[in-house]
Amino acid sequence: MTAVALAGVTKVFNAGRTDEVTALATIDLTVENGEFVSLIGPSGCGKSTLLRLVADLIQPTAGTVTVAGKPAKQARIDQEYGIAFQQAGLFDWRTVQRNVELPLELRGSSRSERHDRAREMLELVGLADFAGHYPAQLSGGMQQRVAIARALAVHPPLLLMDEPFGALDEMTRERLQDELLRICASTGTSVVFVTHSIPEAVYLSHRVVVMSARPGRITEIVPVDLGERGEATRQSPGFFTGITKVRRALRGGPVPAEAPA
Ligand SMILES: Nc1ncnc2c1ncn2[C@@H]1O[C@H](COP(=O)(O)OP(=O)(O)OP(=O)(O)O)[C@@H](O)[C@H]1O
Repeated sequence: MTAVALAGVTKVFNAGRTDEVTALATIDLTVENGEFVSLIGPSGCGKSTLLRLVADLIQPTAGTVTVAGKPAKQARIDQEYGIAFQQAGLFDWRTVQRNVELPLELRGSSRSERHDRAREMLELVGLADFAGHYPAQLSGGMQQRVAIARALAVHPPLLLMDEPFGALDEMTRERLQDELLRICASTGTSVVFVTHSIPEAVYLSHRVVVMSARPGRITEIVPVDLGERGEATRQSPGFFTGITKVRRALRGGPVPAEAPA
């Protein structure tokens, strides 16, 4: 079974109005179970729109979105995925522990199950000692780790991440990249990851999906075969080759139309 399948997906915003935008045009993309796929492309090419379609936060104008073998809506109801966005999106008035418990509350899990699962997730992201803290007492990187713990709390087979590390300094970012890969490897989670960073996409992914602006299309899919990642990977020739391939693919796409003001 595939984790995500988009077939002939088109998304038009404000259809029929003067401000009509075709954000995505005939997207076909499959993400296999356990696969890490990044989306990269110029600003406005529809990366977030694609992710929101998979999450069933918006619906396609045409085409189908299947998640874990089900229509996107059913997958949302069944909590088949977790979401982590650039803004950690934590609730300030809830402790770290209770933030991570939230999706379990929505699922109706018992108090003890919620507690134990949240603890397990906080251990996983190295924040067990901060369970009783409030988000404002944590650094940006720690908040992002809480958001990842929350996204993983229901043990979803799929994570949807929209520039989750975009606001972090380079060192923290690299550390969290490694942590994310470790978590995915240990849990078998598939990931669809939006980023603006070519090195980040190459480092994390099995495949990098390169998109063109407007209407957003997939221009190339670059496979990355770097084996197990580690500090040496970032210095390796294969890593730089991957970066060059993605950069070329980004340059090679059609010239983006002028964005309306
Ligand atoms: N709710 C909406 N209503 C109207 N237009 C929208 C809406 N959401 C997105 N768009 C438009 O769809 C296009 C794609 O937007 P999207 O946010 O998916 O791009 P992106 O690739 O994620 O951009 P960025 O890299 O800047 O985050 C843009 O032209 C955007 O203005």
